[in-house]
This record gives sequence, structure tokens and C-alpha cells, in this order.
Amino acid sequence: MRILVTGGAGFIGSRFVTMLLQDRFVGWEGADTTVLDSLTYAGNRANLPAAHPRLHFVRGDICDTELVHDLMRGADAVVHFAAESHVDRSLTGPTAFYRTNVVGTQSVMEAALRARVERVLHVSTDEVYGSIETGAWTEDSPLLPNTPYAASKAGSDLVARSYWRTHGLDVSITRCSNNYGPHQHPEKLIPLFVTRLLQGLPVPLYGDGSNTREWLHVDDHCRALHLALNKGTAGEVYNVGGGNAWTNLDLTHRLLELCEADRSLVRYVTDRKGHDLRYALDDSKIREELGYAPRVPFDQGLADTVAWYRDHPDWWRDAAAPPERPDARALT
Ligand SMILES: NC(=O)c1ccc[n+]([C@@H]2O[C@H](COP(=O)([O-])OP(=O)(O)OC[C@H]3O[C@@H](n4cnc5c(N)ncnc54)[C@H](O)[C@@H]3O)[C@@H](O)[C@H]2O)c1
Ligand SMILES: Cc1cn([C@H]2C[C@H](O)[C@@H](COP(=O)(O)OP(=O)(O)O[C@H]3O[C@H](CO)[C@@H](O)[C@H](O)[C@H]3O)O2)c(=O)[nH]c1=O
Repeated sequence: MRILVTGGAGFIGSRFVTMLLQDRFVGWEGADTTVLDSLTYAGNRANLPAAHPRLHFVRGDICDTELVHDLMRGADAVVHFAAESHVDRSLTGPTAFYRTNVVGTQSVMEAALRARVERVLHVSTDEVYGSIETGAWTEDSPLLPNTPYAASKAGSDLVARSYWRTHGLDVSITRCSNNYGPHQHPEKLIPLFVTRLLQGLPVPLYGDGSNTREWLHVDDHCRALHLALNKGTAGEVYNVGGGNAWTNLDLTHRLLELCEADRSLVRYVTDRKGHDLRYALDDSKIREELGYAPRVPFDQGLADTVAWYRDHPDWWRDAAAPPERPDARALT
């Protein structure tokens, strides 16, 4: 078995590859893995084993269709993670988002079609549905993305779907909620707040902190991706939710406790432009059809994540700073 993973040096992709190399996915034991990653600010080669007999790392751009096609020759499956992933960056620099997320996904689908890859999984997000005040999105909910990031991911979903509908490419799409865990870039809420609190620095809470997100441990997400790739149906979408809905304010209070930090470190700053109020996924389809069930209790997963950042300051100290925000800059 040969698997190509795009974006495999990022947060979720590297965890997926690590679990694969540890033979944690039933039926894929001994699989050879090729990672294609351009190592943007978000990619880190050190997220993966330095050397492993079943890992081949290629630094390259998913928009280079010839390269992607060459790497796909003989591959049994492709898992497509590569993307620009941070909403705040998409507000100030959207071009890279449309290039990588839309054009790059078209390149990956085209290469998979030409290389006759048997199975493709496109990793997407609940943000394509927009914002929901009550209830939860099913896979049939309309796509109403609100930010450049979300719009580019919605575009990528439609590109993937069109390769299935027009050309019969065997591709499924997953849409998951907010992931957390080790190796997440400290531009995202949990690692940003944890790494700042551990240094005794204030944390920037957008708006009034009432925005709500559902948190999913990265290991549970990776298990869901394995199931979707192995047992999912071409052309179908599968939601993957965490079931743990928290307002940002409540989550911040939890992080303050875990980091043994004082509430005075919370700073309310100007809200994110177009800030989605609430995300909520109905993931009964993947649970009932593919047998998915999350395993990591949120309290345990969050405590372990904080401990990981506490134990790995060398990993995050040099990470690229989040985009400059005048009010966030004033915090330091
Ligand atoms: N993190 C989340 O909470 C979350 C939730 C839902 C969906 N997703 C989706 O999951 C996927 C992975 O997210 P993540 O959080 O691991 O992202 P990440 O930003 O940590 O990693 C993205 C990886 O893609 C690589 N990359 C970017 N542009 C590239 C290009 N043009 N060519 C090749 N490689 C390129 C980067 O170097 C990096 O290693 C993304 O598609 C994202 O939209 C993430
Ligand atoms: C960085 C930051 C974020 N926030 C708020 C904004 C959001 O309501 C919440 C989480 O923000 P972020 O960690 O940036 O994540 P969010 O915008 O929800 O997007 C994430 O989750 C999405 C899935 O829902 C993924 O598709 C994205 O790739 C991923 O980045 O915290 C703050 O209040 N302060 C901050 O400094």
C-alpha cells in the first residue's frame, strides 16, 4: 500500500502520518507514505520522524501538477491536507488562500485523475457552512462561507466534487470542527493562549468572547479520516464534530486554570472581521454509516495538550508570529 499525503508537515497532516507510521490504522499496516509539503511558515519538517524506512518527504508545491502527478504514480490513496489554514491571515492576505486552497486542490484532483489513483480524501472544514445560531449543520446544509479562508475551502470542496461528478474520480470530502492537540501552530486560539499564558503574557480575546467552537482532538480527527478513506463512498461528504462546544470565554477560563494563570491576563480586543458566532456539526452520518466515535475526553485531551506545550518550548518559541494586529501588538 502506498499513500500520498499533501500538507503532511502541518499540524493535522503530521499527526496523521505519525499514526500511519505507528501502524495505528487497521488495514494500512506497513504502508509506504510520501509527504508532499512546501513548508510554508505553518509547515515544520520536525513534526515528522527525521528518518523512517516507510516515509519519503518531498518539498514541493501542490500547484505544480506535474510534480504531484509524478508522486501519485503507483499510489493507492491520496489524503489532501495542504492548505492555508488561518482565518486571520486570510483577512489580510487572501491571495495565497485562493491559490493554494482552490487552484492547488484542482491541481491535486487533476493529478489524481491522470494517475488513476483509486481513492482520494479531501480534508475540509465546517467553516464552509458559515455560522449557525441554533441547531447543527448536516452534510446537506448550504455552503455559506463568510471569510476568505472559508470561501476558498468551499471552492475547494466544489472542485473536488466536480472531479467526482464529471470524471468519476473516487473522492470523498470530510468537514470537521476545530482541532486541538500537540504541534498546532501558535497562531490558533489554544496554542496561542497556552504559550502566552505559560510565559505570563496577556491573551487577546476577540469581541466579547461569546463565539462558540466545537473542539475535536486531532487523534480522533485522524481516526475519522482513516475511516472515511477506507469505508466512505465517492462523492459523499462526512461531517466530523467534536461534540465539545465551548464559548471562547469559557475555554479561556479553562486554559487559565490549566496554565495556573490569573484572569487579569485576559484582554478583550477588537473583534475579528466577519467573526462567525457559532459552529455546530451534526456528525450522525459518519457515526452511523462508518462507525466513527471520538475517544479522547476533552478534559484529558486539553490537559495533555497544555502539558505538551509546557514540555516543548523549543518547538514553539521560534514559530512565526501571528499577523500583526495593532491591538494585539499593544498587549506585549
Ligand atoms: N486545524 C483545524 O482546526 C482544521 C479544522 C478543519 C479543517 N482543517 C483543514 O485541515 C487541513 C490541515 O489543517 P492544519 O491545521 O493541519 O493546517 P496547517 O496550516 O497546520 O498545515 C498546512 C500544511 O500545508 C502546507 N502547505 C501550504 N500550502 C502548500 C502548498 N501550496 N503546497 C504544499 N504544501 C502546502 C504547509 O506547509 C503546512 O505544512 C487544512 O486543509 C484545513 O483547512 C483544519
Ligand atoms: C487567534 C485568536 C482566536 N480567537 C477566537 C476566534 C475564534 O472564535 C476562536 C478560534 O479561533 P482560531 O483558533 O483562529 O480558529 P477558527 O477561526 O475557528 O478556525 C479553525 O477551525 C476551523 C474549523 O472550524 C479550521 O477550518 C481552521 O483551519 C482553524 O484555524 O477563537 C480569539 O478570540 N483570539 C485570538 O487571538
